[in-house]
Amino acid sequence: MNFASFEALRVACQDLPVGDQAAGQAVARRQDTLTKPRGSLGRLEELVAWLARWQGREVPSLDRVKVIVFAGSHGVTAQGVSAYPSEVTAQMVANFAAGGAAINQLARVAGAELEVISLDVERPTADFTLAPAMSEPEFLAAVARGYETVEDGLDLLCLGEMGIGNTTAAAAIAAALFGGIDQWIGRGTGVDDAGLGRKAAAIEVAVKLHGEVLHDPLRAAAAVGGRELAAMLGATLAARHKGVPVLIDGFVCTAAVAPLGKLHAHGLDHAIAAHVSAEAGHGRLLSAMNLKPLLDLGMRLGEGTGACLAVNMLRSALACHIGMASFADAGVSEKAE
Ligand SMILES: Cc1cc2ncn([C@H]3O[C@H](COP(=O)(O)O)[C@@H](O)[C@H]3O)c2cc1C
Ligand SMILES: O=C(O)c1cccnc1
Repeated sequence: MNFASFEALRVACQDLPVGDQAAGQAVARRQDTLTKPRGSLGRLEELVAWLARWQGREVPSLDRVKVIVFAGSHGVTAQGVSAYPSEVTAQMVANFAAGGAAINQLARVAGAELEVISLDVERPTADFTLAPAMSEPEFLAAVARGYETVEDGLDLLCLGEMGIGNTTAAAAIAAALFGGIDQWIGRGTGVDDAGLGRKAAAIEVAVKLHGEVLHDPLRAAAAVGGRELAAMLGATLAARHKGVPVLIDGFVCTAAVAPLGKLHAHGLDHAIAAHVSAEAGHGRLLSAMNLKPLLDLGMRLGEGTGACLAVNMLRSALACHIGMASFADAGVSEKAE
């Protein structure tokens, strides 16, 4: 998929399939026949209906679950916004390949295939306090790369990212889309108070410098985002078109997909927030986007780790739905009317 311009991408973000509502309703009807008080599995019941709707089948499956970790480097690291040096991004890509990162362990436990896509990690984006992070063609190429990585026939996609400095890019996108600055600033990898001040200062400068384009979610994502964030946006768009439900990870991932929610009121209906991270702005960003996280474990890592943990919960929800007996089959008496 190639997007020729911001406008072409905007059209693709506004013309979205609605999923198979009948499949979701069929799940809800079956849930009510199973041997439990109606609704007693709470959100697990909704999750199965959600899978059915977006996979487009009455009996959803979780056989092919994939985690894609997108990696990118950020010029804004020159402003001292991370507790770690930017070389860590490429070093972690090597660590993913060697199986040594947290996401390698969590993907294995979740029964998910892990793919790592490096988006020119040796070539950082421009420092967005001085110039747009990406030109229009660069941004669109990263979106297209993300789009292409989503294969047909996946049952679930977990988004992940690696990019030193990217909590600053994410905060800048949140500031552009939802206003304010300070409420989006957090400690990321663990910056001290001076580091927090440098993050806020960088975003203040960027908001002034790019002010004219920040009303447009896509131009904002190009001006102050990053390649791995653009790729996550592209992957989420592809998933919508290819019948693949999506688990969103932490703050960075949520900011990355926010433009789709801004461009279409139901643009993120096929995506669920797997967790709320400990990054200061994440809970607020989820509320602003009307997303209700599944887990709250105080995690603040990224890499798709929160998304991967939630796969286990989806598997549990689906096991109940598929494996439970109905009242009729099990000879269990129904609720007295
Ligand atoms: C060793 C290491 C592994 C990571 N895995 C994810 N991140 C996370 O931290 C980074 C964002 O935080 P900031 O904006 O403060 O740089 C991203 O790379 C994110 O994925 C990591 C960070 C480090 C240091
Ligand atoms: O919530 C996140 O996405 C996050 C938090 C801290 C560091 N990296 C990512």
